[in-house]
Amino acid sequence: MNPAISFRNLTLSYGSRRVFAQLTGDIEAGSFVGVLGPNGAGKSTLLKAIAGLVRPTEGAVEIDGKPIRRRTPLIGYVPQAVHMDEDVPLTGRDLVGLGLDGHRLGFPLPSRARREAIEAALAEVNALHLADRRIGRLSGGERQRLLIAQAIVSRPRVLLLDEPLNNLDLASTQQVVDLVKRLAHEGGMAVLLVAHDVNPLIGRVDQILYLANGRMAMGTIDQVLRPEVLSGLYGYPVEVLRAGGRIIVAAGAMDGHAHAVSAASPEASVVLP
Ligand SMILES: Nc1ncnc2c1ncn2[C@@H]1O[C@H](COP(=O)(O)OP(=O)(O)OP(=O)(O)O)[C@@H](O)[C@H]1O
Repeated sequence: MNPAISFRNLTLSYGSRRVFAQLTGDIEAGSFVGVLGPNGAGKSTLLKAIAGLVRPTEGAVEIDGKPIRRRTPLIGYVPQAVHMDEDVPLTGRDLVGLGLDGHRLGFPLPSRARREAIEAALAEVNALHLADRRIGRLSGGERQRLLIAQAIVSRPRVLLLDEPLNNLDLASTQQVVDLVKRLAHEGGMAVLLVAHDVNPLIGRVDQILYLANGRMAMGTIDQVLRPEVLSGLYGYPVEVLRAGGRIIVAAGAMDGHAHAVSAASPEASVVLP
């Protein structure tokens, strides 16, 4: 069977700025993968390339073995930091319904099927009670659950979430991560979730995809978050500290914007067994 997501030799530049080069990886249906790496490493760009929203300079993405198409219902995508005005006159139900409108090919769903799809997506993220609430007045965690409902209402095979945990407190973070894990493991979706901190993902993700210095390493947390693997990616010594069940990647003073975009080597992907 084809992997749900497959990308080969993916290289992407914005003008003369190379973000990453020669990334290759497969993500199976039902798999929950955390996407990590320093600021500016290209995590959002990778998600956009998989969603077909930016065109790679080289390489290809396939979803279920077929070339990616823009606005396909096979992909649910939640971009980073969706701003919502407090007074926007949309309810939770309206927001989820918008997820059915973007992909339509001229034949709107009959209103009953549409209503049922929206209610099912709301139920899936435990947000039926938010259906009639104004979205601008919801908490960050409530809103994030509705955005995920919007992304899954068209029953996609692939779910791409760009920093859905930003600005959430610990309890909401855990709720959203557990929800996403259920969508992958029970719903059979392949999920990529971009996060800044690996700790809320420990014990929940199947794999991580770590991007740095234009290259990537993919494998379990224990396989990837090792000094030798990360030092190889960054190109200088990186420490991985474990304390009280938490993991800290100490990439030193050079970590951050200064080095994050640089020429990548041709052997850019380390996919660990
Ligand atoms: N539309 C664009 N045009 C030009 N450069 C861009 C564009 N979008 C992103 N970049 C640059 O590409 C690089 C990767 O950006 P991207 O947003 O993918 O990184 P990221 O890993 O998601 O970062 P962060 O963790 O800060 O959100 C950055 O240097 C960014 O400035």
